[in-house]
Amino acid sequence: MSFQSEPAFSHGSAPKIGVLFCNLGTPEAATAPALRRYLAQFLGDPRVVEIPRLVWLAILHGIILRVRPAKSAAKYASVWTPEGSPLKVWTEKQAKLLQGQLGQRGHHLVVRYAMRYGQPAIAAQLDALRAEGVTRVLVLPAYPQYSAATTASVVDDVARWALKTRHLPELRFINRYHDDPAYIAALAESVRSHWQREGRGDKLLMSFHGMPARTLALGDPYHCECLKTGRLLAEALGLGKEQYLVTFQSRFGKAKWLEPYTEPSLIQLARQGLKSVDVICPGFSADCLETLEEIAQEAQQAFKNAGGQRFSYIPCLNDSPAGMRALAELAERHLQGWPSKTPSAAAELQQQRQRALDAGASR
Ligand SMILES: C=CC1=C(C)c2cc3[nH]c(cc4nc(cc5[nH]c(cc1n2)c(C)c5CCC(=O)O)C(CCC(=O)O)=C4C)c(C)c3C=C
Ligand SMILES: [Fe+2]
Ligand SMILES: [Fe+2]
Repeated sequence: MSFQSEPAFSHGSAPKIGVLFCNLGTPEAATAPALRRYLAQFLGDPRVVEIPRLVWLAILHGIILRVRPAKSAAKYASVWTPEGSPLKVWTEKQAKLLQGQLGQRGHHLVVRYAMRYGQPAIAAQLDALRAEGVTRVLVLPAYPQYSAATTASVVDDVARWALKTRHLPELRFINRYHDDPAYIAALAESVRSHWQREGRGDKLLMSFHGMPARTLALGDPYHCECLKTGRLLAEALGLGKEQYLVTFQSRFGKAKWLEPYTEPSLIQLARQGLKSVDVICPGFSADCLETLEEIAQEAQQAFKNAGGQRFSYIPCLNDSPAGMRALAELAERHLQGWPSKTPSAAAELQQQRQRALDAGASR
């Protein structure tokens, strides 16, 4: 046995920090085989479908994975870009911009992105960070609202990697930022600038991804956090109760999901005489199948078929400066106590603080 070679990361120098930005994941191609692989992993996660394991695996492999991949592939094809799936394109871009934003704030760290399902996998990115000498990792899920199906599943995956790893980095997890002032301000700014460009509808519909209704009874905070985001966004925009509505989309399976459902609500509103609606999906940090196809295409069509005249979809925060600022501020807050500022930036900060103190003292 030799003790000569350097271990995977050094022990002597200052701890190197990594930020792992984790999103849901998306198929590699808009084809039935790619969808089958993706859906098998996603829907096989016990955090996502919480029914007895053997029963569910029989239904999943016996029925769903025979029918759904082709249907979903056709939907993905309608939003696919030359660079690939929108979710992947945005997530990759967001990680690059986050690296830039944190760098500008003087932080010396590495930002990588990972997907809970598909590629690049969380374990592979954690290995890559370790290989780069990272000894402290901040896990930042792309989900503002906590749910067991999304946020906790990211934690599960990191924990699975940790079980197989000898020399662990220090780990921190961000659980939620549904009421973070910078996130709410970014959403409000996005709505206001959309209104300025496209005109303003008679109602603002805020559509969040759904969950089975029983997860609320089981104690999942997701529903409450969506409602709070909705209320705070409405307050920031000065909207009264009649001027906005929070709904839940993407129902999957026959069970009751969180209500009110997005598309039936739009149909009902159109039948009641609503002509013009703006729709935003505040729970998605990036546009993806669920926003571009299900909302901007399908729900729009349903609203218009029911008598609605104008349906204006407000894009997700994506790479917007305000959205990226919110993520950078969030990361920065959770990095406290992990010195990541370069010496010059730290000195500059110290000088700024001193100047502020001096200014205060001379007043
Ligand atoms: C933002 C939060 C999300 C929650 C909560 C969530 C729960 C959840 N989803 C399914 C089933 C499907 N979701 C699918 C796509 C999808 N879901 C989210 C986010 C949440 N899901 C995103 C961002 C996406 C889009 C991915 C992309 O590639 O663009 C799909 C796949 C598409 C399809 O075949 O319809 C399924 C299936 C369940 C069962 C669930 C339960 C809690
Ligand atoms: Fe989903
Ligand atoms: Fe959907």
